[in-house]
Amino acid sequence: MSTGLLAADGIVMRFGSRTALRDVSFAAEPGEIVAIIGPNGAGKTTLLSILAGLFPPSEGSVSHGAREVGWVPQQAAVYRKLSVAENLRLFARLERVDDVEGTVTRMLAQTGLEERASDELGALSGGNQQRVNIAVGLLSGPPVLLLDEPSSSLDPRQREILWSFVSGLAKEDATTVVFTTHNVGEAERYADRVLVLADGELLFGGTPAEFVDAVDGFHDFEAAFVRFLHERGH
Ligand SMILES: Nc1ncnc2c1ncn2[C@@H]1O[C@H](COP(=O)(O)OP(=O)(O)OP(=O)(O)O)[C@@H](O)[C@H]1O
Repeated sequence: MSTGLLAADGIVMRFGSRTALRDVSFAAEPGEIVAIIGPNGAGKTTLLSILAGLFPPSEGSVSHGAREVGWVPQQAAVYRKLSVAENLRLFARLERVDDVEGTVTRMLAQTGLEERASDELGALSGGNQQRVNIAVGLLSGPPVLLLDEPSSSLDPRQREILWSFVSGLAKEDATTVVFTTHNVGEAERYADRVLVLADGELLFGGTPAEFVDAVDGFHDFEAAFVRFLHERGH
């Protein structure tokens, strides 16, 4: 199996006459958590979708095949009327994992949802539902996990729980995690590296501290982010 080392090289994406990504390259180490931030329409979801192998880029390449990444879309495909375990079992079969029951048991333990296994998914809190969505993304044991705005519908406490779970995956299993967010504070707090995209262009890639250093006179990450984009005409 390949490692969590993830690389994108010279990604260009065109939709008709519109260019959604312009020559985007970056690499992430195993176990690194990477946040993609940027204004609406920047190309965040498009980049994540290409990393997930949902469609090929117009130009450029990514290091992983679709079967080596776990994908957690904004609108998860789970079934609210099925139980937690039934959802996991269904997706494990669809993913054709070798040992369905063993995998379901392992995912319930990993997500801390053993006691909720028989509960209808729709009865769970937003945070726990999001854990199930992530568990589905992790069923095949991928070295890379991609999350599209994973916390957008969660309250602050549920967010904390989600991020402690995701951080654990990165630290303990060396899973490389890439997520998009509009919550730049979350990027600062939980990401080892941030990628700033605007109008399809990668304007910055580095640690949150390096980002703040790159914007003169701003020590607050969110203020630096707004200033950084403003200076570049976004
Ligand atoms: N399937 C598509 N067909 C045509 N244009 C598309 C398609 N998908 C995305 N685009 C365009 O590509 C650009 C980038 O869109 P994308 O959804 O990746 O941005 P985003 O940064 O995720 O935005 P948001 O923060 O609003 O979710 C936008 O101009 C969008 O309209």
